[in-house]
Parts: sequence; C-alpha cells; structure tokens
Amino acid sequence: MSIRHSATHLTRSLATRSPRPAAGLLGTNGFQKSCMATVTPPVTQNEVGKQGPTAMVFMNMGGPSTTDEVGDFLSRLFADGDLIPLGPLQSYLGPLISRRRTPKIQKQYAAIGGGSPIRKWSEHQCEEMCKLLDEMSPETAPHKPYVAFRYANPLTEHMYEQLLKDGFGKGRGGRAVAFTQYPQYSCSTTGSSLNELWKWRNRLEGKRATGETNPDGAITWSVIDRWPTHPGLVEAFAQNIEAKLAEYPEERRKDVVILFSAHSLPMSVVNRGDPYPSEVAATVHAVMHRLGHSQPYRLCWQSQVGPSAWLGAQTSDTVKQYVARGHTDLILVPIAFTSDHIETLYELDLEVIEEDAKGHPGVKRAESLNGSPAFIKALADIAHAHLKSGESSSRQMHLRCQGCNSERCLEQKKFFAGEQAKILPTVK
Ligand SMILES: C=CC1=C(C)c2cc3[nH]c(cc4nc(cc5[nH]c(cc1n2)c(C)c5CCC(=O)O)C(CCC(=O)O)=C4C)c(C)c3C=C
Ligand code: FES
Ligand SMILES: [Fe+2]
Repeated sequence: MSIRHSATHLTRSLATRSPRPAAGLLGTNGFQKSCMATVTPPVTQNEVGKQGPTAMVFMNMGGPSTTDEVGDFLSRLFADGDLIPLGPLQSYLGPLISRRRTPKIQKQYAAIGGGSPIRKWSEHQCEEMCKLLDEMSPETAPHKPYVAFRYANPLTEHMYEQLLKDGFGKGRGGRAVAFTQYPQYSCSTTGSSLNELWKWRNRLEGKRATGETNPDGAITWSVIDRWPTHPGLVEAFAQNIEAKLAEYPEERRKDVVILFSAHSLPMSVVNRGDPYPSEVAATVHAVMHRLGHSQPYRLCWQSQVGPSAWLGAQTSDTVKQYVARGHTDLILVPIAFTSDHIETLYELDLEVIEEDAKGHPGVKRAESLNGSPAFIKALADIAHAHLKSGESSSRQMHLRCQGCNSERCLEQKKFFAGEQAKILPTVK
C-alpha cells in the first residue's frame, strides 16, 4: 500500500481549530504535554509542507517514572498476552503475579534513583528527531512528536486521543508514522505495541475492512517496524564502545572483550520463530564490522523472568565465567534498548558490575544511546527514508512467525503491512 495523504483536510482543521482546549493541559502549541515532547508555535497554513503535518509516534514499553507507578506498570505488563501468555487465567494470574512482584521491583527502581528514565529520553529523542526532520523533509513538515508506551504513561490510548484532539483523523485524514524504538523486532515487543495501536485505532476511529481506502478520513498509518543494521544506529553504538575502549591503557586495549547484552526471550518464543534473536545478532555483527573486528566479542542474554527456559548464555553467568578465567577487561554493551532503564542501571551496573565483578575495575559498561547526537541523527535518517519510500512497512511485516496462531497478529499485520501484503491465515 502506498501512503495516501489527506493533508489538505488536516491543514484546514489545524488552522481553524476552535474552540481551543483548556489551557494548562496543553503545551503552547495546543498539543498535550503528556503525549508529546515539543513546544512549538501553532501550525499555520503557510508553514505546512505539501504533505504535512506528519505525526511521528515513538512506540516503546515505557517504565514507571516513580516507585508509586510500579504496581500499575507491572499489572499492565502481566495482562499482556502478547508478552506473557497466561491463557484463560490471564485476568486472574496477571494481577496476582504483578502484586507479588511489585515490592521487589519497587526496590530496584528506588536503587536507580526512584524511576525509569525512559520517558525523559523518549521525549527528548523524538523532539530532537522532529526538529531535524523539519529541515530534512520540508514537504512532510511540520513533524509532530508523540510518545506511546505499552505499559506506562503516556499510554497508546492517550496518545491516540491526543492525535485526534490535535486535528488528525476524524474525517480530516492526516498521516502518522508508528516508529518502534526497539531496533530489533520481536512479536513480544514491537508486535505487542502494534497490536495495541491497532486495537485503539479500531476503538477510536472505527473498524474498517482491511485494504479499504480511506473514505472516512481516518488517520493513514505507516510503520517503521525494525532497523537492526541501520548504519547510523551502528555508528552510534560504535562511538560509545570506542569511548569506553579509550579508558583502558593502550597496551591492554586490544584484548578487551566486548560483551553485547540483550534482553532474553523465553525459548517458547524463540522456537515459534520470533525474528528478534537473529536481528540482535545482525546488529552485533554490523557493529563489530564497523569496529574492524578489533576486539574479541560474544553476545549474551539478560533479564530472564520466571522458571521456564530462556535463551542463553546469561549475561551474569558469562561475566562470572570470563572473570574467573582471567578476562577481567570486559565492556558490556546493551544492544537491544536505546536508553537507560532498569536492565542497564540496576541489573548491569549494580548486580553484574558492582556485585558479580566486584574488585575488577576493568569490567565496565558502554553508555546507552540516550542523548547521543549520532543516534538522534540516525533516527532522523531512518524516518526520512521511510517518509520518502511510500511504503507502509518493511517487507518482513508480510510474514508471520512459523508457529504463530494469534488472530490478533494476523489482523494487525494485514492492517499495517497494507493491501498488497499476502498474509496467510493460521492452518488449523
Ligand atoms: C528488547 C527488549 C525486551 C524484550 C525482547 C523483552 C521481552 C520480554 N520481557 C518479559 C518480561 C518482563 N520485562 C520487564 C521489564 C523490561 N523489559 C525490557 C525489555 C525487553 N523485554 C525492559 C527495558 C524492561 C524494563 C523497563 C524499564 O526499566 O524501564 C519486566 C518487569 C520487570 C520485572 O518484573 O522483572 C518483565 C516481567 C518477557 C516475558 C519477555 C518476552 C516474552
Ligand atoms: S507471534 Fe510472531 S507473527 Fe504472531
Ligand atoms: Fe522485558
């Protein structure tokens, strides 16, 4: 499906919007601060590119901003059957597990300063990317930043309501790009966020037949669903690794081991055919290629939850084993997440580096991408290429996992992959 624009309707509605929503709730441009990150002047007809405005929606899991939000965060997380399938007992077991887990996880967030920095970084990254995009792609400007989290505020439904209030959709059309902030695709992460976005799209804009054109003036969505080997992403990772390598004395540097660490997956998800492990490996290889394969390296997996089998080797075991063998110069590189979170600040910094590798100052961690200018430029390059391409998604969205039997996945993919995608139903 190529992208169809309804910019004229939207431009008119933005220019004539009235009455203005209550002050206080909104940023100075009339966009609610809870879902978006920028404060720009109101849009007028003259400023708008031929195809703009364009909503740029960053999708991610989110995290609790304070320890008081941990309970709600976990209860949404354990209610998500795309992440943690608990079968028909989900609505009973989910709240039970999340309530029991809350005190432990609250302590972890307290230890990293009282909350997850993911919202701060997501808003910053999206806002800065949109500023670059306005220069790089004036025809789709202005680019309006929004954040949609799966398990924390701003939630997907709040972002969607805000889009509608801001003049997109509801008969006025307009274009929005769902930009996953997971570089590597997993059905448990990006897949879950897209399922949620599709659900709220149907609830708030009405369900349409797949492939139908846009007669009702709903928002036209396209999706950036993965970018594991984008050269800009690779460059941003490589720069942070090089900065860390420079901290070692020159004579030791060439033997420093790079340990890439990604959030693990249950083996049931891996064996279903989830694309994430191979995409993470692709990122690792691209980064090592950019570094000229200057160091020995391994990929390991962290943060497994519960008693089932997860993809290994585990990061904490790996560090213990290498340190025991005398590899005491190690750089941990979080490779599957683009900002700091509990897994870097608590698990890697406090559990693995401070406890497991106690007494070995050569065990360090590369900075997360956070505010890296190279990373923000990469985001803008990825978005720019997508806006120019006219594609509704990558070709990978046209195929389901071998073992997928989720009707939700099927319908979501039909919607986001577009009308020419041949997405086959489950064979019973
Ligand atoms: C690419 C990153 C991630 C994948 C893949 C992923 C899969 C996955 N996660 C769980 C269960 C939990 N994850 C939790 C927290 C959490 N997960 C990620 C990233 C990925 N998860 C992050 C960045 C975070 C922390 C958020 C933050 O600090 O901001 C939690 C909650 C914490 C806890 O209770 O331990 C759970 C539970 C599963 C089951 C899964 C794959 C199916
Ligand atoms: S689980 Fe991967 S496409 Fe459904
Ligand atoms: Fe997780």
